[in-house]
Amino acid sequence: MKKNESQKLSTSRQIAFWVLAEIDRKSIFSDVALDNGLQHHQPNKIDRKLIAELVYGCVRQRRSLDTIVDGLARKKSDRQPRDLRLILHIGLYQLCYLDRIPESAAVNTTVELAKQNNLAGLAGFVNGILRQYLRVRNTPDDPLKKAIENPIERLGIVYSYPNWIVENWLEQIGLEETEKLCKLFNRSPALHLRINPLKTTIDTVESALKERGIQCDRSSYLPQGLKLTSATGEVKQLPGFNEGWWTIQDGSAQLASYLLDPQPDETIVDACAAPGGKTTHIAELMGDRGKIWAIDRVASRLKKVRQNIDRLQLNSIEVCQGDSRDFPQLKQQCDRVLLDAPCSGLGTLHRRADLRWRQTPQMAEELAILQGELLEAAATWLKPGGVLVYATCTLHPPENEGAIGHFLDKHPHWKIDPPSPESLLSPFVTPAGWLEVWPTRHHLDGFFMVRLKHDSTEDLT
Ligand SMILES: C[S@@+](CC[C@H](N)C(=O)[O-])C[C@H]1O[C@@H](n2cnc3c(N)ncnc32)[C@H](O)[C@@H]1O
Repeated sequence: MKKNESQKLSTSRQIAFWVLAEIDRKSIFSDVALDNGLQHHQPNKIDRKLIAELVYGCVRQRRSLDTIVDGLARKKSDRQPRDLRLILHIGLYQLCYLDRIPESAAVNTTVELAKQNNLAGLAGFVNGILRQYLRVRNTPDDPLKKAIENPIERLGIVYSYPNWIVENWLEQIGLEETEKLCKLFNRSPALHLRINPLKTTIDTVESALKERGIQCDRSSYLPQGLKLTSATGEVKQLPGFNEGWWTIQDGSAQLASYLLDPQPDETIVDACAAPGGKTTHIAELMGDRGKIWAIDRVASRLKKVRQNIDRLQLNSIEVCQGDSRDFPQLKQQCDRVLLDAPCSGLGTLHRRADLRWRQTPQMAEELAILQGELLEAAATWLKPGGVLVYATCTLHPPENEGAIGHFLDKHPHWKIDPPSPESLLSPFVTPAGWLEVWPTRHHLDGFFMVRLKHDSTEDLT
């Protein structure tokens, strides 16, 4: 490797190390730490890509990387000095998951990294572990290839997930599909656009993107959905951003507003609205006629709703900060309510590298309680015959069919109202009448959604 190449590679690795150390010490979100690191160090475009890959990769593959260290070193990974553990992760990640980096470059720059960060005395140890890994890689002595009988443990170690998440999927979709899902959530997701028909047409956006050399495909499910299939650069620089031609929104999130089926001149509440992806979609589907109340508990997140409303130039949305469990003034005021509930996000693990480590079964249990309380409150807001859509971006039954089942048991006049077989939603409808989106089947984020209707004018909850 030439000297300047070695300097460049070690600089990007040094920034990646700083970011990983920030995440480790301060427990901040990996995307926030990465943004801070990039802002502070201002690396060039190529280095940025490598830094992001190393940061997100090391965070995501933490369990697998620790397993390698545990298998090769005398001391377990969690008993190594913290910085050393991160440096080993950076080196092993390149050897394990990045084809385009020569092995010698990965080893040498990692050894350098140890020296640059007060671990010169352990540089020989770093060199030894990485070279030992190269010797055992893909042999029966490879710590990631050792036979593990328990499928939960095996998938958790090989694909780097906590056991409880793997176990939850195994129970729902079996071994083969769970393995596919584990692989899929370790890859970067595609970017989807939702076209705003009040401002433009899907043909216009498609042509403008292609003129810029950006490839895209029409969604197989959504009339206003485009999937970008080539590199985009900065999203705000894409044609039509300032003009409000489109919104970044995954296809499965777009489905929720179709399930709600809002009509012009209705009164709608979006009970958990920020950052406003679905609120603005609802306004577009209503031709921006009627009234939509966009409620959210978090003021800073509501700023994003306002920015989206301004950019898309919508007039029918009223933003409101508050806890949706506490709006008695909305009693029987609404034609439709969307409750896109806070959830464990297990359907979007490919979007957030650290999410799999942040969620715990206890947190998911607490979320299920909050979801139940939000459902109870939202149901009181509907006029007789009104429609309630409950949605989450998780693949975790206690927060989905569990929450709904509990609500329906308590309120026998509420029923599931499945979409008609002709609807664009029909590929996602389950025999029980709710909708499930599985990334392995539909190539969209994982989602759960259900439409509920009240079958009587008495006892509205
Ligand atoms: C899944 S996100 C909503 C995403 C949004 N619907 C969209 O499509 O852009 C859940 C939201 O619920 C909000 N939230 C959590 N608890 C709440 C509560 N008790 N009342 C109102 N909003 C709440 C969170 O701040 C978060 O913005």
